[in-house]
Amino acid sequence: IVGGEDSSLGEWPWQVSMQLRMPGNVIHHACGGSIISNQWILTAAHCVSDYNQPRAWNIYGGFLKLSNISLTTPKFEIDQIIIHPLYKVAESGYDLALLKLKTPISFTDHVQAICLPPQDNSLVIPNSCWITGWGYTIEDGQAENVLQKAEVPIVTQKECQANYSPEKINDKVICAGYKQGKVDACKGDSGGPIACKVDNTWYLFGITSWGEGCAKAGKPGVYTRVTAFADWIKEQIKLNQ
Ligand SMILES: COC(=O)Nc1ccc2c(c1)CCCCCCC[C@H](NC(=O)/C=C/c1cc(Cl)ccc1-n1cnnn1)c1nc-2c(Cl)[nH]1
Repeated sequence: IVGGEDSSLGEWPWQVSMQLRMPGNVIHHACGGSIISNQWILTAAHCVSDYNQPRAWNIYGGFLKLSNISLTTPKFEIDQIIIHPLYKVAESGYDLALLKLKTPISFTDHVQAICLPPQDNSLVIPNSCWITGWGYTIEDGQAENVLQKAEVPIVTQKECQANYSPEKINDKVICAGYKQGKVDACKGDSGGPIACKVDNTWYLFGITSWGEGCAKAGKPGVYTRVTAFADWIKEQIKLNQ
């Protein structure tokens, strides 16, 4: 996250760190994800498309600092990875994947699910929402130890199409960011949430997907629009219960 600040423990209890097991028994953070029920996590398809072996992933919830995670830390394990069938590359959309966990999560003060918005667009997206992650704080940087948060304004479809080529920006993505840039997601944040608070409830409106550079003026972040896939998500959960 560029232009954000440290979160506090338990502030974003649905945020998980998805870590890849590397040769030599090391793990390292690769993507964010959001807990949407006690057995399902929603992330970006591009995070798991090249590493689609469930046992390659260790998933950690309830943490503020990556330095508190090690090979002996209790983790969530993936039973099944479901990538949206129309996904090809992040810039072409459909950048979402469901992860079914081997065992249900027991929720705590620091580990909770975020609500899915209804598909019927009955919920109006607020003017600004929050992005979170352990990603780079500058484009050519490194992962951040403390989970970062930043508030970003939602950009209209029209404005976002003007920023990027129209075929990349359709009604299945949300753009967010300031005209002057400065605040944005960046490398290591993808798969994570853009969360919006409506009537005192947090909803997962977007999944961090791609952008042209980080925090550049006129280049907002592009997020998978979760409301466009709410029915698909519910269908998959019902089919794979
Ligand atoms: C300590 O451990 C680490 O540092 N790990 C670690 C740390 C970082 C990374 C890995 C491991 C690789 C993950 C591979 C799969 C994921 C590959 C793509 C992924 N993209 C993003 O996260 C965000 C993109 C993004 C999203 C928005 Cl909304 C706006 C601008 C964006 N950016 C444009 N340019 N940069 N960002 C990425 N993530 C990383 C890179 Cl490197 N690129």
